[in-house]
Amino acid sequence: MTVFDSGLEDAIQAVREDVSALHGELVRNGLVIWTGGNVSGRVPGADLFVIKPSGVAYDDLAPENMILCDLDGAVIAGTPGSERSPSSDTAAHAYVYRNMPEVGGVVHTHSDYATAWAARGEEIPCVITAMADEFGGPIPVGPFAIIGDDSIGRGIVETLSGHRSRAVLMANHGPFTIGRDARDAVKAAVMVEDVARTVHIARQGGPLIPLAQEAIDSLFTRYQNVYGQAPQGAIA
Ligand SMILES: O=C(CO)[C@@H](O)[C@H](O)COP(=O)(O)O
Repeated sequence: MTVFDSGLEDAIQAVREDVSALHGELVRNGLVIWTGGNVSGRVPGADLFVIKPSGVAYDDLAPENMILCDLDGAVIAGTPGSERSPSSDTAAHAYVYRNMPEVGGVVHTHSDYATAWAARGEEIPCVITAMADEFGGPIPVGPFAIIGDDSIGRGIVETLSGHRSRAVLMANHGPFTIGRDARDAVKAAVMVEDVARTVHIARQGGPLIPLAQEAIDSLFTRYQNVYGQAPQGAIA
């Protein structure tokens, strides 16, 4: 059995509990079906992250079967859950953690409307205040990338580096989101589906009215720095 010092063991356990519970939010918010989708969270202060096992029913996910990995995506042998294969997107999440140190959480879903935009390879234009608040502009499209190695991670990092958006629509695949921690990335996954649905519906009724860049900037700055109880500013 691999044992870390007690401070690190506590930090790993906290992330296991968090990541396990947050998978339930994907189900509650209708963002996934069957075993699709995944959430991971970085262990603060260590080159480690926690991710779900591949292809396991959401009802069976628990803190002790979350899988601890290093930032190359290798499973840490002798830790709880390490006997199972990690998520198919482990290398992608690892690539993001290695290359975006400000990111503490990564989420992937196949939520309906966001995936429909991804299937068209079409960015979601910024036409509602909620989108300016949360994403600071359009939701960009990333390249088509094969599943299983770090290709998806490279596409996420290339697309989101220097971009305000915490969501990318990977072409012909679906949304990937990043956040300060796993919960923040889950929030972005919920929000990207919400705006994807609203903007899709709006377009059925007629032409979209773009928001002026000045308005987008002002809305984004206010939401990131003033809204809520403890605003922390934009992550990028
Ligand atoms: O689309 C993909 C792979 O990118 C995933 O969402 C799978 O649908 C779920 O994979 P696991 O995380 O269970 O391996």
